[in-house]
Amino acid sequence: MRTSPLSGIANTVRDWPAALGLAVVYYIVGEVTLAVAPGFTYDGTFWPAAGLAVAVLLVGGRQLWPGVALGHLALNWHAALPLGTATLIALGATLAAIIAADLLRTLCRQLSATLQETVKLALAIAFLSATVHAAIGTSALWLTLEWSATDWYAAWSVWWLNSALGIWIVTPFILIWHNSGFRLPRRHWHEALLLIVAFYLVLRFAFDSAETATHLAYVAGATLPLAWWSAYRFGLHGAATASLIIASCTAWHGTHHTGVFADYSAIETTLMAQLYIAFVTWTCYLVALGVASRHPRLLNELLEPHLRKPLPAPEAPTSSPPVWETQLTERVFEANPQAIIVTDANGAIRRVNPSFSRITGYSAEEVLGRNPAILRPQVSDASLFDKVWRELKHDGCWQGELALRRPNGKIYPVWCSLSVVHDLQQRITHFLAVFIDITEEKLTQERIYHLAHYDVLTNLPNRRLLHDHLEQALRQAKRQEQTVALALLDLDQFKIVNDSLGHDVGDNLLEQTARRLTHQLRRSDIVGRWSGDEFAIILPNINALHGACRVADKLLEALRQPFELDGRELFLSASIGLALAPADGETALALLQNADTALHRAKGKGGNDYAFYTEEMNSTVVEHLSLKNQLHKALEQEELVLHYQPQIDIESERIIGFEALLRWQHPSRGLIAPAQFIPLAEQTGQIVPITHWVIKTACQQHAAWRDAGHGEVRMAVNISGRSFRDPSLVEVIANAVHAAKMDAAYLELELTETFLIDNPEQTLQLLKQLKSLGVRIAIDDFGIGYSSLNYLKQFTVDGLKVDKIFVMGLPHDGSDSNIVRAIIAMGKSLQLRVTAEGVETLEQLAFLREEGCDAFQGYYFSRPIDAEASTSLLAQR
Ligand SMILES: Nc1nc2c(ncn2[C@@H]2O[C@@H]3COP(=O)(O)O[C@H]4[C@@H](O)[C@H](n5cnc6c(=O)[nH]c(N)nc65)O[C@@H]4COP(=O)(O)O[C@H]3[C@H]2O)c(=O)[nH]1
Repeated sequence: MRTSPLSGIANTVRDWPAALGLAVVYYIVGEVTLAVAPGFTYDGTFWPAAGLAVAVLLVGGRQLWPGVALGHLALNWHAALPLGTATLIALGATLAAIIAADLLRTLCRQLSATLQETVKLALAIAFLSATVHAAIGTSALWLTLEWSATDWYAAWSVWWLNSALGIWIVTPFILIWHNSGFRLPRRHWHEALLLIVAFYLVLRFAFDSAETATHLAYVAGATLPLAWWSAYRFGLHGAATASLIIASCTAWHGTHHTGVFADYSAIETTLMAQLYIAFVTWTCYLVALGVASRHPRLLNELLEPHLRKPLPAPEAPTSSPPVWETQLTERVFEANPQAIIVTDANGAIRRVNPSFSRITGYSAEEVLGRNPAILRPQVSDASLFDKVWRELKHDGCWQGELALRRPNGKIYPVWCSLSVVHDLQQRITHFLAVFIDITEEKLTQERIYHLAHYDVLTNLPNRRLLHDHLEQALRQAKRQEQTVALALLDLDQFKIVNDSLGHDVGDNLLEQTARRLTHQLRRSDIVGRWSGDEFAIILPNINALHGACRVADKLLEALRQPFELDGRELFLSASIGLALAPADGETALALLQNADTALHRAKGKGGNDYAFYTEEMNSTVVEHLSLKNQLHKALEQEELVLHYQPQIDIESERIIGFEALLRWQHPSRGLIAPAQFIPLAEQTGQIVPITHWVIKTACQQHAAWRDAGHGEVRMAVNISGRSFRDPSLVEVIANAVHAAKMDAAYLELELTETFLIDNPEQTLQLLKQLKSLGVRIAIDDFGIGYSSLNYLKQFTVDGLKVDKIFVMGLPHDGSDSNIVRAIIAMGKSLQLRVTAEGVETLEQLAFLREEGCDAFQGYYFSRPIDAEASTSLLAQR
């Protein structure tokens, strides 16, 4: 791309009025300065026109240089310098101004300097420019005035400082005020006015007196604080203005030999005044920068637009693009649904399209000339923006998500593409930002995430999210060596509620449960819906067993409170299984399995309780599982056997009967006690055929005793709850009694009291049928259930068996003694035969005898024995 001669001429013609204006202003400023400090030699303190020239070339462009040359030529002409000298000095001043403006602009842009670097650079450039100015100017005078080398050097050093101070004081003054539209950034006019008055009084006082030594202290003591105050309160504006006021005043008095610097020679006065000005200016800017560094944007906005102004394009396109192409580009820009920002190389916004205003809420007028930083939220991730800026400079483009802020303060997400535009010399000319508002997309994403990770009914984390949370909690616990507890909570009677009151009520119950659980937990705890009526609770950083117990207690208590469902009150309970990490497992899977095992244990205890997982418990469960699998073959393979425990009449001490007790003769594990497999058989339903086998075998054994001459002993058989509901039970008993040709009166069925009262109507019916067969009924484990006298009367039972847990405490435990005493008395009053189980000592027997118990069984007399041993025992008696 090259500049066409015509456009070059057009530019020059267009800039001439501005250049002439500059020449006039330059001339006036120069004349005023010369009037104040006549002559260029030792009297000049600082040369404001140098600073004016640099500032104007920076703001208006280098092409205005003829204004500097003309202005200075006019000054020299008026000073009656020879034309050659005048021209040389004017050219020196112009060259110095061009060098300073170009260097400031170019170096700052290329180095992308920080503010501190920019200030240092500006300082160096001011001295360099002053060197050129002073060198050419003093050399021209030296030739004309025939100075000695010493004179020339003295003139050079004053001129050099004079010009540098001019740039140093006046250039920032103009840039700062010009950029803020010659308005104070803060509306503190009263304070500004006060400052000006204070300045006037202090400066008059300091400079108008002849007592130099004393007033030097006043000058320093009064002007400096005033200058720093204005820099502190008004930032760069204050620093620039205070520097100019003090510099002008010092210059005036210096050249008129009044005030603090009056008592010295001309050169001394000038140098002292210059050093004083340099000191004041430097400290003022230090104060202003210190304040402004807390507001970096203020600085960027004030200084950078000028210092980093792009160079005019060196080459323009040889030919303009066709009109249709320009129109098309314009149309694409205007109609684009994405927001587009075009900034210049300094980051000042040059163009935006209509979509920009629609998306950001800012009109084009509000943002033109400003930095896109105004779109950023007040509190934004500075490191992200730094990263974006670095990548953009390195790769030339960047793409990603950013958060922006509307004028009303609302923050919104955008998807943004940034790119850098270069010219042929690879210099940055523009930045381009294209973005769209992705608020809707983000909301949709969040909705999808919510659906995938939260339970629709309770709005709690679902199984998937819980799993993630658990893994995260375990990782964190491992790092910080903490304990995590996992609780699985299951509602005890939920199925009944659901089946009887309907699914809507069930859903309502689950929602209320979710709310109650959430209210009981800390924010760091996580509760989620694991499955139907099961909730999982993750307690990160729990105080091991103690903390977990407290939480479990709280949760159970919360669920024990009545639920308001469909206008009625409902009482509910829950069971909780707890597993702790790392003790009970270090992975999510292991912990979940173990909490589930613990939950089953809690349920097994009858619900409304919690249980912990332990290794011991785990192995018990595993063993149960394997036994469960083998149990169904036990009957077929004739591995079940009956042992018999004698029952003794307390008075006569004779054997009056036997209790048939089941054992499993396991091929590898040996003899297994009923407590280990009967609950499993109940769960699987295998208890029904097992009970049939027990009844048949017990009756056959009774026939064997009878045949051996001991037919008058009773045979007691345990009937489990499940078997009691077996519709074929009566028939099976009748057949067994019949097959053994046994008198049914010798058969006694032991039923536990809890299932008798579960369904009293049905129980009554069944008991009647059994009684009609002639068998006897005894209530087993009496005392631990809820039998009432009323039931006992109705059920027409024949006997009670006192549970061994009460017998164990006899005779010393007061409460056990009282219970046993009461059971015996009750049995007597209802004319029931009372048998005590688990008698192990003579003392227990003596107590029972004393209280009038009818019979007993227990290790004191005999452990359960096999069939053969029982027959021998009977024979011995
Ligand atoms: N510590 C102690 N224990 C004593 C003493 N005297 C007897 N025992 C034990 O107490 C249990 C008495 O049986 P149970 O209360 O009906 O309790 C029985 C019964 O509920 C159930 N069971 C046993 N056989 C059958 C059966 O054929 N069918 C059903 N449904 N349940 C059975 O298993 C339970 C346990 O039976 P076993 O292990 O045989 O345990 C028996 C017996 O061995 C003593 O002095 N001290």
